[in-house]
Amino acid sequence: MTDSALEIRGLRKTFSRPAVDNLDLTVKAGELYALLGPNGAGKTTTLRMVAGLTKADTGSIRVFGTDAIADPVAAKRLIAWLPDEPMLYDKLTPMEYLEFVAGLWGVDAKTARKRAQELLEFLALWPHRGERCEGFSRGMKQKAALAGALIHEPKLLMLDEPLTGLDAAMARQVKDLLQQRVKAGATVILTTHILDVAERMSDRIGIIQHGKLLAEGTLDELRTRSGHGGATLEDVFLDLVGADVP
Ligand SMILES: Nc1ncnc2c1ncn2[C@@H]1O[C@H](COP(=O)(O)OP(=O)(O)OP(=O)(O)O)[C@@H](O)[C@H]1O
Repeated sequence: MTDSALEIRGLRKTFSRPAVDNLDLTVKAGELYALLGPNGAGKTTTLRMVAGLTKADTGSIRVFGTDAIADPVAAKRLIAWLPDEPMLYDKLTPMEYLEFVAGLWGVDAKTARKRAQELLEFLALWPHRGERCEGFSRGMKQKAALAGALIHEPKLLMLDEPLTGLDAAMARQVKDLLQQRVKAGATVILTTHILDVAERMSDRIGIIQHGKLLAEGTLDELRTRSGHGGATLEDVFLDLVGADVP
């Protein structure tokens, strides 16, 4: 048994220069972890390696104890990955899309329909269940893609900037859904540049810069570390990453 949802050790990925540089990161099971960092810090590359979409140069990745590099298929069954610009099959309705994705994961049709209805209701897409996604707004497409990522009930949800571009009502629906999943026992890792979101939603925060973990902990721990007693996360973040802020 392991109480870690994700354990990354010595992870490296170099493109023309190092994007992820000997990164160690542990996310506990059942927590909502916000991964922060300036543009180009290596957040997306890290999560793409966990999701098996980018090959690591060296290092190890364990998802609930499963070696994600040696056995990516087993790890992927435990993971949902929602990129910042998710792909949808536009010609399908959200209901058809969710049933299709559920089928890929081997979820039986009855369970798939039930889960699809719950997700679409939660995200206020149920009235649009019979409309093709091609006519959806960007935010509606993002929510449909999120529902698709959750249909196989993954234990670890990784979301790249899931709230960017959403209006207040849609952002609230997505935040509520993520918090509901955490309450139900899932683990959530999200990247965001919206520091208020990280401050309000996350159990712990990791700040990466130049592919390395710069600081990690609860907001209070980060405040202590940066020497700012009553500071906001923005103060702490700006202090830690210094001039590298976009
Ligand atoms: N496929 C790729 N080919 C070449 N370089 C890449 C590739 N993917 C990422 N990089 C580079 O790796 C570094 C880390 O990028 P990454 O997208 O992981 O950062 P990020 O922290 O997610 O940034 P942002 O907040 O802007 O999304 C950047 O310098 C980026 O240009």
